Amino acid sequence: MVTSLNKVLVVSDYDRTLAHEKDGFFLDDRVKERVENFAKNNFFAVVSGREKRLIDVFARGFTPTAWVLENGALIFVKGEEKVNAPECWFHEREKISSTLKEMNIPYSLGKVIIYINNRKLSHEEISSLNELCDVEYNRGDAMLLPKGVNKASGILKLKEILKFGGLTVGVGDGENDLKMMEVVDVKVAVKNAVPCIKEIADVVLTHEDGEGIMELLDMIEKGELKSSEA
Ligand SMILES: O=C(O)COP(=O)(O)O
Repeated sequence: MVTSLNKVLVVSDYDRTLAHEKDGFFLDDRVKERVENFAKNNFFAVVSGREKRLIDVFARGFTPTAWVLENGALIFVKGEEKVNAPECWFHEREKISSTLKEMNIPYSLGKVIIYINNRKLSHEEISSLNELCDVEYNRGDAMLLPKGVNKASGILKLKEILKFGGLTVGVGDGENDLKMMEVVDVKVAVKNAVPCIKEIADVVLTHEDGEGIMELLDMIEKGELKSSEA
């Protein structure tokens, strides 16, 4: 049982978890306020595949404890940015970009990540890319990152930065949240999560997206969140 005496770190996915597709992924003001209120006594980090420049538009003025963006590759705490990738990656990324051009695969670059949106990769394409980097899926999109860099490594790095050793609750909806679930104590799925997340979840929320997040924060504050680890 999580009691109100213990500080909790909630690590939450963004798209289809905090923010709803029907709102064009703009963060609802009620969800924003609820999370900021929770983060006064606990910790709340948004862990997303998205780039900071887009988050700054969709979640304007939102101030959770921290951001783990580009699927674990970039961490922001109190306005300070930390890159969670080896220096050699940036040289390797140039080689991968040339390979993608040769393969006629359209891509875009974040600060660290490579995105391939709305294009299904063939087995052959995935295996040649897998020799160079990790390929991770989120619904129809692929993200290319240095080997071992994902939401899990981003969360572990964040915990180091925050010096946080307490209970970590992970909440998400998509395939790229599976890694995140490997490093949290309590796994939570929003109602609209894909089956592979619901199957491993300790708790499946009765609400979708931001409504689900508000339901989860109420459960934590009321001491109602239970799991084998909690
Ligand atoms: O990369 C995206 O578009 C969405 O990322 P998220 O689901 O991890 O928030």
